[in-house]
Amino acid sequence: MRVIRNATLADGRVRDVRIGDDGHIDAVGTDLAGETLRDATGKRLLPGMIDAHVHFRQPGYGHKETWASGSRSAAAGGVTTVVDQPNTDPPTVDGAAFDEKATLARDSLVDFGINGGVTGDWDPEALFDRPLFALGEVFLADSTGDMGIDPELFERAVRRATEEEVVVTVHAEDASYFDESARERDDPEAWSAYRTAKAEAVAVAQAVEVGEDVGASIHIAHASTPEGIDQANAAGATTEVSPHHLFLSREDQPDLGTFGRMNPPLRSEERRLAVFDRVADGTVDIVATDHAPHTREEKDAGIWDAPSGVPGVETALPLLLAEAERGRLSYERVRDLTAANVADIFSLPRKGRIEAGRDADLVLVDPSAEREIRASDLHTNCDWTPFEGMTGIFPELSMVRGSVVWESDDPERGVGRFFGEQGKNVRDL
Ligand SMILES: NC(=O)N[C@@H](CC(=O)O)C(=O)O
Ligand SMILES: [Zn+2]
Ligand SMILES: [Zn+2]
Repeated sequence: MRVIRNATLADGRVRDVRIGDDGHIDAVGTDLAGETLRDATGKRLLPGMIDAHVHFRQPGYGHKETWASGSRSAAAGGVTTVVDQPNTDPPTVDGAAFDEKATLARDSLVDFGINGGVTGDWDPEALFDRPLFALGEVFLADSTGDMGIDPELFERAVRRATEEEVVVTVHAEDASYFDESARERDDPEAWSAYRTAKAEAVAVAQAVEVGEDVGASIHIAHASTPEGIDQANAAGATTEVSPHHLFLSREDQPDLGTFGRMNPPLRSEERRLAVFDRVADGTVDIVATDHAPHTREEKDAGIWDAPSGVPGVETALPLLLAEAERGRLSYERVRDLTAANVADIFSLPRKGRIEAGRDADLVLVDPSAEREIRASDLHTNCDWTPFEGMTGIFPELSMVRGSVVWESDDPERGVGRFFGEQGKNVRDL
């Protein structure tokens, strides 16, 4: 059995981690017998990030991203499990669409979950007959793919999912609270002025009220305001924040233009700081990337015409680790936000922690190897990033169920190699 020696875990303990031939963590201890895979002295070892919110764009939009390219980007960013959203073409709202996506997901280098979706033509019988990860994002307003549904269908879907004991993840914006007067503007902040913070707060309140009535597990996707987070938290719903709402604000819009357009939109610097505080103090449950690639050509349009969404799967953990190195987040908080809490919320008992018996989904980082984020170094098909020029701590090595899937030979440039078996559907493990 192979041993990663002398690694510093998220809680500061220095331990050997022995990996069983079956891909599980065999033991965490000191002076463990076994063949040394890595001497990890001075390095941090974390559970692989479980990214509960990605758009890998297949079927239907393979020109933006594919399961192969998106999952390589994930592996190089320390993400060892991804969860794909239903706004593909066809949308993942029936059995055939799920099966089509499950076939395409065989290209994934990392483990994955496939969410079911809801539209007027959804087929819950067939959908809940598949190994769904969760139901969602259920769109309370249109976003990419125009899958917005009305409150009556939302309640029916929440009831159905709850019968199946499936978590419902919600895209919480209420279009009746968008500021239509912003349509006269065409400056970069027009999109943030249009999709108001109030629209999020109202939609969160609606979603968690249905959740409480039904006794559902409601998870608020990409929460972007302190108001929305606090409302969800007060109602016992779980919350997710995306890196762009943690590290970017309306103040970056003049530089980003449409490359900073996403739903929900960037918020004020004041709200960004308030959201960051809630991530740091544990009010927010998880960080997920909402990796939503669009091509440069598609984004080269006016603020009202460009598609919404930004990539993030490869840069999320590096950005968070740089904050931990600066002491603004604890390493334990990063572990909980990106792995342990995700495993708890979505019932993944084999993943999310470095403990004997769990999958050996591991990420090894050298805390001193912080470097600049450059789109040219990233492995997604999306050839731009809104985080260009910021800095992050990228993984030296990522492992999925004991198989090394990524090794960075050159930490400076992120040049490395991908290996390993294909990822598996976590609901089939
Ligand atoms: N977030 C976005 O702005 N876009 C996402 C869809 C979504 O998460 O709403 C996409 O798939 O492009
Ligand atoms: Zn969304
Ligand atoms: Zn999304």
